[in-house]
Amino acid sequence: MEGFNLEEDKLKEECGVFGIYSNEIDEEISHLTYYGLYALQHRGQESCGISVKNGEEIKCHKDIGLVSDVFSKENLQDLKGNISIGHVRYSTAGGAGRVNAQPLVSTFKLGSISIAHNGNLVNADVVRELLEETGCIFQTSVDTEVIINLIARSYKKGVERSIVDALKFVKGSYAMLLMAENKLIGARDPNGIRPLCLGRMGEKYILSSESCALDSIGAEFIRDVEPGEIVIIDEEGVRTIKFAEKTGCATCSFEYIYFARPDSVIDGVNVYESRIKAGEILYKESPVEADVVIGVPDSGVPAAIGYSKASGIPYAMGIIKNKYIGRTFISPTQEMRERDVSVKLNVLKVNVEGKRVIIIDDSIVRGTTSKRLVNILRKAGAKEVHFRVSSPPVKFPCYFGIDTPYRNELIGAFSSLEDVRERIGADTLEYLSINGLLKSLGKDKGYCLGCFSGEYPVSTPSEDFR
Ligand SMILES: O=P(O)(O)OC[C@H]1O[C@H](OP(=O)(O)OP(=O)(O)O)[C@H](O)[C@@H]1O
Ligand SMILES: NC(=O)CC[C@H](N)C(=O)O
Ligand code: SF4
Ligand SMILES: [Mg+2]
Repeated sequence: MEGFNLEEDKLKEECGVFGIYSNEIDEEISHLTYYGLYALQHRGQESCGISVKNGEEIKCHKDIGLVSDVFSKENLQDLKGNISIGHVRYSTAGGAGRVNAQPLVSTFKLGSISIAHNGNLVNADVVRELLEETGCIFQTSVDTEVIINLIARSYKKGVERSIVDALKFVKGSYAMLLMAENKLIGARDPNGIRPLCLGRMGEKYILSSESCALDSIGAEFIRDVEPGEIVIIDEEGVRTIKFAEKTGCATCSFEYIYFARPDSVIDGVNVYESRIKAGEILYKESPVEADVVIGVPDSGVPAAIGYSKASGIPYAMGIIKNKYIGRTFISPTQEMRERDVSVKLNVLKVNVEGKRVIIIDDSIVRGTTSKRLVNILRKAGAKEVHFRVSSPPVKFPCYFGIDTPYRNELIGAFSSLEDVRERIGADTLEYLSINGLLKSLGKDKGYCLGCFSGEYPVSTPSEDFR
């Protein structure tokens, strides 16, 4: 396997996809996609786009920025058709430019095609090099573009077979939407690492990264797309192709811990409930005497409620989050992350002053958030600060689309529990165990735990230490 360098790391992001199929040209379709993307904004905030198919023509509007910035009434009205796909994108430092915004649109022998992808293809560079050697031209530096080229080069008849053919060559994670011919097509990688679900709204079918986006437009949830499944939606209805022989399901456990919205249900597991359970189990594993339990908003709050419920120690709001600021864990530089955290979180002094405080967050990645929070809690007069984390220590990078960085940036990678405790300045520090995490998800297998255990569902590029 090839070495892996930092430049390539810049392509590993998390994104959200949302698509609609209607039998008829529908005025509403781009607006509904816009609302769907709005509900998925937490999955990526760098760029976004919508493409709409009207017969042979595909119109696309995409740009750098949030959904609310990129789209206006006018440009949505201009996107008329019967199929749409939309994308919200996040990247680390590089590759975030307009040119790499999705959906990608191309023309090939079967007509026009558009693709939107959440995930990361671990062999994209190798496949790209091979394609380039045989004369393929690439317009972007996104891994996703290799799929379009593989589809275009396939000798198989029709777009469905070409997609099956193309997917044989790529490895990694993908929840992806395509539109070609008169079809909306969704594909989920053989391990189902990234989520994708199917919904319905009257006669329209919808594919979405998360079920919360179905709720946001008043659609009903039908089911999750299965690992290794391609869903084809056209005038005949919904069909399915299983393109991969049975491989173990390995849904990303970090989706439940942090990434997904709490009002989503992924592969039958309610994200909010799994966070509450993680908090309850965390108490059973690591109890401590204290006066109050507080949660780090947003994603640490349900686990704090669970910890409080299990321990009987009252829950209070101890940290206030500025509503108008995005996620810091996914900010591109450490300097930006530190600045964001200070603007973002403040202590509610009245609830912590003179008290022994248990503070719960869903994860510690670089340690930026936890260190600052312990510091401001002490400044606000907390007598003791006990940090509890509702996931195991993040020790390894993710190769499948979440920005857990290289190991020397991960505070938990090489340090002992005691070292981390000292660095963040807490009186005590405990994490949820891997077993506890699995218990909170209700099954002892079926999840990727790569960033905690270093064991990944797909072979990964060899690590390059900085
Ligand atoms: O150890 P760190 O590198 O600071 O990263 C961990 C923090 O980042 C995430 O929060 P984030 O602020 O991104 O989003 P949230 O508001 O949804 O919790 C996560 O929930 C932790 O709080
Ligand atoms: N990482 C994501 O989920 C986005 C898809 C793709 N890897 C991109 O770079 O745009
Ligand atoms: S390595 Fe971690 S973040 Fe990446 S897919 Fe696996 S569980 Fe999710
Ligand atoms: Mg957080």
